[in-house]
Amino acid sequence: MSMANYAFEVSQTSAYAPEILEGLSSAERRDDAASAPVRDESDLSTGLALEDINLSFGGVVALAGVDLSIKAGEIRAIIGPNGAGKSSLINVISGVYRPERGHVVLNGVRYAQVPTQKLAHLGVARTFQNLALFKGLSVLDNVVAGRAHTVRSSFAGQIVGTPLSRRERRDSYDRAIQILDFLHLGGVRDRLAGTLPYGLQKRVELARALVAEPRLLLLDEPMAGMTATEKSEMASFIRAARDRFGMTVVLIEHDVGVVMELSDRIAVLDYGLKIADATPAEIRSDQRVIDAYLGVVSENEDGGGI
Ligand SMILES: Nc1ncnc2c1ncn2[C@@H]1O[C@H](COP(=O)(O)OP(=O)(O)OP(=O)(O)O)[C@@H](O)[C@H]1O
Repeated sequence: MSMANYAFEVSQTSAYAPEILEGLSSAERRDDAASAPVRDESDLSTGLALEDINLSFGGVVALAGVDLSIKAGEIRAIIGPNGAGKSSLINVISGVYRPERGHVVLNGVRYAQVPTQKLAHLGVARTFQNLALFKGLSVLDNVVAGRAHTVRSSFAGQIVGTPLSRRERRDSYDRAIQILDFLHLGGVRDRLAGTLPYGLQKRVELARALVAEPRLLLLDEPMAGMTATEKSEMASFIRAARDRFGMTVVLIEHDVGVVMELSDRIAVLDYGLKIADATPAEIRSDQRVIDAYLGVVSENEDGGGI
């Protein structure tokens, strides 16, 4: 992975700052103009909304009329069987895919396609299913890379070492060290990322997303491949991060036990349809969900059970 397509751009931009729209193409501006920022109370409490999202690949329907409303500061899990549309949903939220129909409402702005190159400036950070660290760089440098978007000094200024570039560099390292300490990674910050055990590398990815100070954190299977202990630690860190920093969290996770413990609400997808959207306790006793997913998972020794 190169720095150029590095996706953990970050932002401290205000949700309603006019500069959000800076640099958008005229088509994007038109789309945004058709959906001017919403300012009523209910919308301010909504961290993210999906409206009637439809997406297909050839004849395969990935998402069929999915609506979702996620409050600011909420931890929302998306679960469902393989192929249910979970990754497609995250990719729509992060602008990788443009839905055929429907909109994503982020920071009170309605998008036909979220401008993925502007994600950081929209306050969105994400992690990926597969590890995407710079394995030959130190843990600290990996995390500092998550602040690339905050740099205002010019390339030349960074080479010469202007006061602004030096201050930005110091701020980035200070912030990265704080986040590493927060995630109990301070002791490994000088290690090469690729030499860490898998579970710790996943935590470094979380650190790199958090250092961006996102308002919306998208986590695509943050505990995949972890031991039960590592999963439980990771869940605690995700919750602690939400409690400390107050961001909205959307995560895909197959381990239903962890999801039940961690989430405020859970949305369940099945063949691209949202078949439930409720609290963990309600999901646990929803017959449709049990039939489509939980019954299968509880019989699957890898699935975590319920
Ligand atoms: N790029 C693509 N090209 C073609 N089909 C795709 C593509 N991405 C997803 N699909 C199809 O869309 C449907 C939803 O896939 P998606 O990856 O979103 O499901 P998922 O719930 O994330 O599955 P998993 O749990 O296995 O990761 C599946 O039928 C899948 O085969």
